[in-house]
Amino acid sequence: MRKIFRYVSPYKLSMAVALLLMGVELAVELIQPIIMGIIVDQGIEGQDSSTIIFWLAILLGLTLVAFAAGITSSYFAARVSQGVGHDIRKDLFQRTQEFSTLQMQTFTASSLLTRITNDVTQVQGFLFGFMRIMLRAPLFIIGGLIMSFTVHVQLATILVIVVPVLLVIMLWIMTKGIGMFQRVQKRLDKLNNVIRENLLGIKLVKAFNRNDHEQKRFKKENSKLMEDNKTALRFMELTMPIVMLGMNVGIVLFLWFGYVELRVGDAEPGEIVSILNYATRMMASFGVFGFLLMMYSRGKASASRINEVLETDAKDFVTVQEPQAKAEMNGSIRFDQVSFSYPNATKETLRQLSFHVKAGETVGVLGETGSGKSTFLQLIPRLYPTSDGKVYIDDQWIEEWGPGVRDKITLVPQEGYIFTGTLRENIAWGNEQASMDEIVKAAKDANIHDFIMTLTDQYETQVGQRGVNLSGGQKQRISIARALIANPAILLLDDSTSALDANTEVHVLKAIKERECTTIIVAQKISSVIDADHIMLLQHGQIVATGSHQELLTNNKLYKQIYKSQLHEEGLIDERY
Ligand SMILES: Nc1ncnc2c1ncn2[C@@H]1O[C@H](COP(=O)(O)OP(=O)(O)OP(=O)(O)O)[C@@H](O)[C@H]1O
Repeated sequence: MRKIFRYVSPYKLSMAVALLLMGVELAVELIQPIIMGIIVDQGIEGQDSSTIIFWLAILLGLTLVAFAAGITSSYFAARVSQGVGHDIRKDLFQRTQEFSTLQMQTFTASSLLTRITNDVTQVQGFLFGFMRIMLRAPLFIIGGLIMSFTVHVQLATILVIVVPVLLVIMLWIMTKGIGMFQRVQKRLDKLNNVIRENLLGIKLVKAFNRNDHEQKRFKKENSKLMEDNKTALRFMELTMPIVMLGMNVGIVLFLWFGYVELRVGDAEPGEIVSILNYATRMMASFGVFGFLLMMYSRGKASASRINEVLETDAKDFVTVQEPQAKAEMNGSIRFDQVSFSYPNATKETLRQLSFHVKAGETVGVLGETGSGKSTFLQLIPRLYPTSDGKVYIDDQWIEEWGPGVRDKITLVPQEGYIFTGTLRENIAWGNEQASMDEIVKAAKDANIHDFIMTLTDQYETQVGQRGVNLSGGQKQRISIARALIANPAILLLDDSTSALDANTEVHVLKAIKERECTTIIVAQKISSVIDADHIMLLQHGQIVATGSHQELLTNNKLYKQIYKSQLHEEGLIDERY
């Protein structure tokens, strides 16, 4: 929690004002019982109505002061907590952007989402509570004890016996509570994950009629969250009865001794009223302890989850020391004995890949599913670091390029990703400086321009989140246009034409070829790579053959087999070949 307090620094002044005004409220609260005692002893006992009116007026005036101080303090406390929340969210988001692909995989998207939203809200709530009541309650207990001593030493001693016992019990509850609320936050992560997966795959769920299964999955996590929450809350609720018991025993003792002192003339009725007033107000302060502890425990649990993200060194390219990025990139690629394993994987996904692609060449990559094609592609913009061997772009080791290397390498994933916004914005996302002419050219090359022109709002058509109002092939073509507009030196297509019909695919690949950038096409269909300068066959993470279509057809049995099966069974390949 201490680390989170460094975020308060820019709001020090507001916090000081909030705390100062809270101090005013506290002071008024501490003075009120004394005035009540005076009213009893001098006004009521002495039957002096002018004294009563005088002190009642003072009491009312002080109450108004406390009221104004309370409202202003709340205003400043809200300013601090909202400002801090805003700054933490900003830093968390920035850190997630700097995380490497592997780090993202470790934290998981849903956990990061919970941390940026729910955990920050908990910390905000804690900060606000800290400035408004969290400090006030213990300060009132201490202040109330001191004030009671100024009123009557013997009677106040009874409160001194009860208060420390209660404080120790509260601390014990707090320590246990923190662990419980940490579990609750983790459960919330899991539930978010289930919801996220369900909502993203809702079409699949419906198509497979798996609603019941999904309901069960949700119900299970939801119940676990409820149970953990209940356990934590039940535990916290222990505080209230304990406080009531302790304080009521204290008050009974106090009243008895008060009566004894009153009888022997060692105490005035007003003194008893004052201390009784302190005791009941202290009880109220202890009463909010349960709530405060819950807030603190939750805040602490959330703060540690936030710190975990903020303190993880981002391992993406941004961490590279003194990047020697070159301004231009020609686009040649060289792999030198490159191997790669995913963390915790039992075997290598890619094994000792070595090859050279000249700038401007088109290379096709074929291989059975799971052979490592996508992984291989992701090593080129260094989405993953190699486990062994080196990747060179323009004969410069990729680690020395720095993050700038990605400016000139674009990757089109198989599932075209669409952001909320217009079609124009979606394409221009690849290059914000792009002119409308360039956007149209990219759309034409991706063979999506004609479709866009049929829409009422054309390029200004709004597309829903993840492109819900576009077909798979349309999304793929928008993604290709987005990649083309960045004028990449290296274009990586990860099965990104799989949803296109044969004619459209031919048109798109021809337009890409005319751009003369280095292009790597990962595909399942031979027809997607048939015109490539070279084709690489991957098997179990190794290159088992390379050559042009004709060379492989003549020399490689496996390639010939794939070709024949696709030619005959699916008629995917043009008779020319
Ligand atoms: N993020 C990941 N974490 C751990 N293992 C992974 C990850 N992505 C892929 N793998 C594993 O690496 C291997 C290669 O996967 P990859 O996606 O590269 O294959 P692919 O040839 O592209 O398959 P496909 O044609 O089905 O897309 C697979 O065994 C897969 O289980």
